[in-house]
Amino acid sequence: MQALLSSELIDAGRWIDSQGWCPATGGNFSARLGENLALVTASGRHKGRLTTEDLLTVDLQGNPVDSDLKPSAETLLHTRLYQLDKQIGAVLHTHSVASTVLSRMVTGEWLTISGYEMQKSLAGNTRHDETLQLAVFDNTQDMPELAEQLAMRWQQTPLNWGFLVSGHGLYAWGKDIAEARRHLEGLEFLFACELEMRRLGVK
Ligand SMILES: CSC[C@@H](O)[C@@H](O)C(=O)COP(=O)(O)O
Ligand SMILES: [Zn+2]
Repeated sequence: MQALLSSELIDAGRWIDSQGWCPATGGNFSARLGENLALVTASGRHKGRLTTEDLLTVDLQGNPVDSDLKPSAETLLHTRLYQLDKQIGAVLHTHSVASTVLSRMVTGEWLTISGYEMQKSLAGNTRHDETLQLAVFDNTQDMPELAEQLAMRWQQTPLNWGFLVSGHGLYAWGKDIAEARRHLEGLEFLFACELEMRRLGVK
């Protein structure tokens, strides 16, 4: 189980890097390992060139389990997501140009998306003409604080598919790594469209 998830995360990293969504050491990935544990990328590694030596197990408080590796600086966001929704099986965090720029253009706490066929790539959507809302959080280096903000927003309304951190990037998730990849790809496409629309002055 763990070996399969490791290889799927490594493969996801290669694909994400090939899209240009994890430059330098940006991004971090994880997969749930049962109820109270997750597999997460070690901090500071290039996410397009991961090996099994770059992954470690953490508990859902973000503490390493049987490992001397330093978990991702953003581990608490991953583990909080696993605590908030038992259905979440994988989380992929990326630093694309589109998510970084678009998140800085949002005024308020939500990005609104409507009118795109690609909305159907996001679980539960069967139409292009529904209005989707994606949460946007202010960036901070204080991960416990950001994890708390996430939990507070979740209490108002459970989030779906992902959220943006302003000027930072995207967190996308799914019931497994395959679904997290689909949500990530769909959201990145939607962001690129939104950015292009705004560049053309359509909105
Ligand atoms: C290139 S700096 C990016 C980091 O500050 C962070 O946002 C990030 O995504 C990667 O952190 P990491 O600790 O390697 O998981
Ligand atoms: Zn990041």
